[in-house]
Amino acid sequence: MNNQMPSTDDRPALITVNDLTLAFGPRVIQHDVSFQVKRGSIFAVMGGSGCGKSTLLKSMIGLLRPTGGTYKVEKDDYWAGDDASRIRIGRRFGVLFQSGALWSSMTVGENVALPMQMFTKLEAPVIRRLVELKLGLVGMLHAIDQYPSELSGGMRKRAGLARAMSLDPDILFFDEPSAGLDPITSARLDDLILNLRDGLGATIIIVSHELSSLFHIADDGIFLDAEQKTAIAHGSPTWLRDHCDDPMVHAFMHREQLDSSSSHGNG
Ligand SMILES: Nc1ncnc2c1ncn2[C@@H]1O[C@H](COP(=O)(O)OP(=O)(O)OP(=O)(O)O)[C@@H](O)[C@H]1O
Repeated sequence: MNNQMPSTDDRPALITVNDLTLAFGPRVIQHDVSFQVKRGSIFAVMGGSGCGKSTLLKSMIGLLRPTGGTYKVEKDDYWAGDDASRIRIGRRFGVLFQSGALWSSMTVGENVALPMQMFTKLEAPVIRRLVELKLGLVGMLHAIDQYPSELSGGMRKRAGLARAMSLDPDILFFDEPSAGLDPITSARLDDLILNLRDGLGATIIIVSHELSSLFHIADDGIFLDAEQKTAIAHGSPTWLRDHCDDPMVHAFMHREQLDSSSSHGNG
């Protein structure tokens, strides 16, 4: 079966996941999941609802210990080390949760400054300058003194992105970044994500249901299946759409075309 995109990139992997098994108590969500993420790429975690995409992301940012397998960032085995080594590796991570997850009692600027105040010894004026830079990067400098409640959903996401980048991470994790956004705002967020890859050389792991966005931005990816509880295909979203002949993957990746053609038919 054709379910693995041929590799054209022989650089060493930045992230290597081998035979990872994820479970909540006795309930296995995914088992024996293996994949590699190349430096400077956008890697999509795909699959139907409830298959375990967010669970995989959780284990990659340190919130859920796998019950088997290994997860390496370069040569560092993330779960084999102690808390101190996980904190050290985790300093390379930036995470954007669905809601943006900003502190509501702090302004946008204070939200972005917080990780720098907690984890660096930088002086206040330097932090202020860095906050301005991060907010400038996501087009949110004008909102530096606003509170999250005063922002639109898209602005909140961008502010969350600036905060995720507060400590200059080289690996970014995005869980459903475009959930709840209108198509235009969502397309702008896609451009911003591409800028992070191309301008800053960031490596990005993204969970998303938005196929049009994934086709546009992702270089590689993995397709998790809820029934078989493992990865059933590897490749970029466009490759999976155009070449993968697994019926489950095929149906999923062509969903959008089916949806739009049936709505045209009805309308
Ligand atoms: N804390 C938890 N305790 C027990 N089961 C959980 C927990 N979190 C998630 N699950 C279960 O794990 C499975 C995978 O959930 P997960 O949120 O990872 O799926 P997903 O692919 O991200 O889904 P969606 O696309 O709908 O967001 C689900 O069956 C869910 O009910």
